[in-house]
Amino acid sequence: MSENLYGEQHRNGMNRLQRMMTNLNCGRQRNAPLSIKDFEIQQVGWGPEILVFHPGQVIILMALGKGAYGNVYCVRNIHDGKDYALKQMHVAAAEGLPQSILREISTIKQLARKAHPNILALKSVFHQLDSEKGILKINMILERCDWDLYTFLKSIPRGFPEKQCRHMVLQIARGLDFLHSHSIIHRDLKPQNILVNRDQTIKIADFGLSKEHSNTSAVTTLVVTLWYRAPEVLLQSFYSSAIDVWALGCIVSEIYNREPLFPGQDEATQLTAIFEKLGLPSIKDWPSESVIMRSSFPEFRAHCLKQFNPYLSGEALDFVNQCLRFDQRKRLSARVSLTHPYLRPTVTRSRILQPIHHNK
Ligand SMILES: Nc1ncnc2c1ncn2[C@@H]1O[C@H](COP(=O)(O)OP(=O)(O)OP(=O)(O)O)[C@@H](O)[C@H]1O
Ligand SMILES: [Mg+2]
Repeated sequence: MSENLYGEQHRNGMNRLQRMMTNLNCGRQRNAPLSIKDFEIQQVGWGPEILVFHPGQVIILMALGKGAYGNVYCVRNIHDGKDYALKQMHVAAAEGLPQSILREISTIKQLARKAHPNILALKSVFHQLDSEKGILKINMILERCDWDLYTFLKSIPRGFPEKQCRHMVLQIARGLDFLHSHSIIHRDLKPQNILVNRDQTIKIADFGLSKEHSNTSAVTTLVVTLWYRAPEVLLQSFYSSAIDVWALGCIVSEIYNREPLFPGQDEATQLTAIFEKLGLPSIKDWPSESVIMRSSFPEFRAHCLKQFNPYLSGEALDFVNQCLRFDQRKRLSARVSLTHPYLRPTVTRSRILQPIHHNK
């Protein structure tokens, strides 16, 4: 038994974490608080099987997905019989509660009060303490979706109808507009963080990197998965909610041809991957505060994106181009994107998505 696990420092750490969780939970529930005992683990779903030992029993959990701090499981509420997703994050007391977890819980709780059809709803959040192992398990009960967009795109046939593509994009744009109008930047929009249901509803998920923004934007710390990262972030310049619109442009292209538009290998090559296709931005557009010099890149010529993605329709192409303007002030805002001809015609829900067969 190490001093770290059972010493005073450890006890203090655990107490601090518990206090934080209690603060996060306060004022939330009108009914009795939920606990892990209110849920049973479902064996439906996909993903790796994980054996978990509870006192006196062994339960097989089916993971819906793997997160940075834990896993996401499919669970059933034993009272209402409904399925939910349980996102369980493990935190070592010695490390304290990571900023990303605090952000995720507080953002999603703030959003849950306002409820938007394209934002993943939080049903409950509670914690369990494993004092023996010095671990705090944070449990978020979320509405359960059928797939994430990454998995979905991998498994649908190529000729996915244009109308359904638009319907998906419209919902992502509506979700983004809702976030931005509440001063929240998602900061990690990518197919893995967009969830899809059989009834074609889309939910934006994973608020681990989300941030409240003010009008004065800050110089970036590292945000957004590489392939979807806006140039101002890569250039370590000032950023705004426009970084989510850049990611949206990349995602729309990917919906059409199932391939990432800018698959950089690392940070150094990500900007090159962008400039090779969109051309090197003008001197006038280059941010003056950027730590990377424009002269460090060759004079790349701009190409029409249709060259790299022949599946884009005319309106989709224009939409993507407007989301991928280098100068963030010239980029579409989420609000204005809703009036773009690509999304403007009322797209009605046409049919239930075809069942999808996953490769196990
Ligand atoms: N409500 C849900 N319904 C169905 N699947 C889900 C749900 N929430 C999450 N998942 C699945 O679990 C994965 C990880 O969840 P999430 O993105 O919230 O975790 P994360 O810790 O932020 O992961 P990362 O930081 O690595 O993106 C998602 O990409 C998705 O495949
Ligand atoms: Mg994620």
